[in-house]
Amino acid sequence: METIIAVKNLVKKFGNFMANDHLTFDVHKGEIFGFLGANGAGKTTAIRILCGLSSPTSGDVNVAGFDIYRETEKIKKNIGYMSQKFSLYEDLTVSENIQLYAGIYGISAKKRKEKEAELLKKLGMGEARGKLIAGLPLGWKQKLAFSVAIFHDPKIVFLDEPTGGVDPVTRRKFWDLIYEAANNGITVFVTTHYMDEAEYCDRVSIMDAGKIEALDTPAKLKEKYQASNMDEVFLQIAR
Ligand SMILES: Nc1ncnc2c1ncn2[C@@H]1O[C@H](COP(=O)(O)OP(=O)(O)OP(=O)(O)O)[C@@H](O)[C@H]1O
Repeated sequence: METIIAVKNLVKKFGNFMANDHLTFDVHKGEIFGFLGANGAGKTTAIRILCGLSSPTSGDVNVAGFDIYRETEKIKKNIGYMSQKFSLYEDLTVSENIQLYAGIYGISAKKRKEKEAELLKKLGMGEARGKLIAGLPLGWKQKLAFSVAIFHDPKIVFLDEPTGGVDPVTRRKFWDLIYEAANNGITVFVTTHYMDEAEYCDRVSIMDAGKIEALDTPAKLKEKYQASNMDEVFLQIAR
């Protein structure tokens, strides 16, 4: 199995506070890796480091073959990132958002137009191409934000609570897009507070107070913790 993210003894301190306390884990190429933990466990801190947006205090981190200390620009070109908080520009239209991202990643106008048409058709959002993001339903925004994050065919996509605030049916539909991306060879690294989503991951890590306390497939975790679902596993680990 090929490793696409290798993390060894990753530490991130804010003053004396250790937000990431010696994290060690690998993510395999093509897998859907769930990164779980209660509020404040340290997930966003780690994800920002893996994306090259923040520097570790210490530890070795390699993402998509690039070193986190020396090659953050290369990392950024090879990944996609979607966070719940900022991903689309609310006061731009659907099409303008796509143009903006395509421009940032250096995609030609011709290729962008082709991909945009294909994408909007797939999402059933052709009619909405000239509408402002601000007026769209949250589920649509999330699907579009995800699609834009992988518009440049990155090796890895990082999703930080991508489905916050929507119902289970909308979440399930969002996950169809995640599976499609994974089938196309994109590695998916996803944080979530929803345990139905944890069940959809190939492997899941569970953090508590800056440390990874468990990491395995959902089936193995349920067996180990004698739990009937991931909710029960999570409650035994995260305080
Ligand atoms: N820039 C910062 N300065 C100081 N403390 C910070 C900073 N960023 C995060 N922290 C602290 O580090 C801890 C981990 O935060 P982080 O956002 O990584 O948690 P999280 O697991 O992503 O939580 P959530 O599920 O709520 O998003 C928290 O206690 C937070 O207050």
